[in-house]
Amino acid sequence: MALDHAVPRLAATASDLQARGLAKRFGTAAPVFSGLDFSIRQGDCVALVGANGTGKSTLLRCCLGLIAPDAGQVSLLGEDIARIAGPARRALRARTGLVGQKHNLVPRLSVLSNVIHGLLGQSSGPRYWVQGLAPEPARRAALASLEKVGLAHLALRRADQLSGGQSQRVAIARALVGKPRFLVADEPCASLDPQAGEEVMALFMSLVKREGVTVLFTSHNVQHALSYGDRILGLQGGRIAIDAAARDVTPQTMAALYV
Ligand SMILES: Nc1ncnc2c1ncn2[C@@H]1O[C@H](COP(=O)(O)OP(=O)(O)OP(=O)(O)O)[C@@H](O)[C@H]1O
Repeated sequence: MALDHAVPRLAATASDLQARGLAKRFGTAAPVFSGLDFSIRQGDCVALVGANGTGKSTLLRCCLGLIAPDAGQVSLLGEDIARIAGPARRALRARTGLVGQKHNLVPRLSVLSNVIHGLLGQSSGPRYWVQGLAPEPARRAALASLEKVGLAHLALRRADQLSGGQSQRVAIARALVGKPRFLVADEPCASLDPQAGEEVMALFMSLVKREGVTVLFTSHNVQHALSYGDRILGLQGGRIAIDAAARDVTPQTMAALYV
């Protein structure tokens, strides 16, 4: 596509994520977004906000290389994600993590096995599918990760016997067990009641801050975005309407994204 050639090559940078000229459409529908430029510095916690359907999840997936943009480039942890493959791609995956709207645990397996799955990006093979086969260091790491989210006592419980809040904590433990440097969270509290959502968000943010993980998260909760994000990226009409420090963004500016 002509647009692709118009995008300048990405410069070497201290940013963990750089997006230049990103565009995406599905089929013949209008583009979800186009010409998106932004970068995220190491250790930043960025809230991606915007109305339903503005393309937040699509953008997150482009940033992680899960879907290809139609135009533009993404550099993630210094790698051009369109150009790396094989072991280099697996190594990059191992340094990144994803917490989704749905926790996507394997229901019939134990909590501990599900957390061990977070190490699959680093070490593949059936030994990492169930806790009984997993190497001892993997079991120890998974248990330590469960301790951080306060659920070590549920390590042997089946995942389908957890509450929604507990499941999301397990998903966070799974995302953190491999000690990622860059984490994407797509509405991590979407399915939780306000109280559980607040607890999970506070826990998640305290863990990522403590471990120095760079985070890009989406939320429909304006208060969460403003209080947990260092920076706000706001999408509207396929463009970036806000790219500013959270302290400089007023609730009124945020509200204008949803009109
Ligand atoms: N795989 C797909 N095929 C076709 N259209 C898609 C696909 N994924 C997303 N879309 C469309 O792209 C647009 C953006 O969707 P996306 O899920 O990225 O928005 P969002 O901002 O994350 O929405 P929400 O806040 O409701 O979760 C929507 O119009 C959606 O229907």
